[in-house]
Amino acid sequence: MSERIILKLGGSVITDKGADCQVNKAALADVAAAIAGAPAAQIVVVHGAGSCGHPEARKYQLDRGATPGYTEGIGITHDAVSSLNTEVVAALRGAGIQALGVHPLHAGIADKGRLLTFETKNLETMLSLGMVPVIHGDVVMDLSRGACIVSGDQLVRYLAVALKCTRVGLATDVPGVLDGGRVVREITPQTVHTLQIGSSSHTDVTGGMKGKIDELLGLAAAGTESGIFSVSRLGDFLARKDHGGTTVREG
Ligand SMILES: Nc1ncnc2c1ncn2[C@@H]1O[C@H](COP(=O)(O)OP(=O)(O)OP(=O)(O)O)[C@@H](O)[C@H]1O
Ligand SMILES: C=C(C)CCOP(=O)(O)O
Repeated sequence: MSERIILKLGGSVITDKGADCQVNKAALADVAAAIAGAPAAQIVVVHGAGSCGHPEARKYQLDRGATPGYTEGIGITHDAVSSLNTEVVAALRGAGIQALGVHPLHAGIADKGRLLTFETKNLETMLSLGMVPVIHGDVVMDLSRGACIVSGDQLVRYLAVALKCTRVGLATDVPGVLDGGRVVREITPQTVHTLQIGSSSHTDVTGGMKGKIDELLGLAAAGTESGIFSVSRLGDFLARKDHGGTTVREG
């Protein structure tokens, strides 16, 4: 089987996180061109919500769940991030990639904010056909809380294991995890506590960089290392070159 890669596109890259659901089409076109020009591989794309979902999730407090009578935000938030998913899929198709949007609201079920199950047989079949599934952080129904927000980063952790991905990369708006302005080249469970890792500088209900590192350390404990790098280095990551960013590993 060819290499199987999971690539997360940060919401801060593909939207203007300071605005109301503003898609960064120029960034999406660059990402699509980089994927189209990459060496042959099976690729799963996961993307964040950025300004198309986080403001809605915050407004309706979906990080606290949902109760009867207070469910309006579920559809509104899902629709916002789904509209972004449509744009991502369109950009990839515009570069000749057979991309297909897959919505976690329909494929997954969570409990206390964590995914319990997520259907992957459909994803396996898409990959075997040479297609690129495009999945996103989403609202997911939650057995304890009614609903919750499952971040793209949580999906990366779950899917990288379930789909036995050989490489995992997160393209962001920063060159990697920074400490005193410099990129930290490696993070392990032993070193993470020495770093100042914050949330996002914009509205983000899923923990920003801190949430990302927590998920990736969980993935490393399951045996898969991952990279966080600037989207400008996406071509290097896909070509297996040094991406100049941070590697999260078990140590
Ligand atoms: N130590 C740090 N190093 C780098 N970035 C940091 C650090 N601490 C906090 N951040 C913030 O984390 C942001 C990246 O996290 P964010 O959740 O916004 O990324 P994203 O994955 O693009 O978004 P989304 O969750 O919408 O997909 C950076 O833009 C920066 O503001
Ligand atoms: C806010 C929603 C709908 C999903 C959040 O996913 P993330 O942007 O990857 O954290």
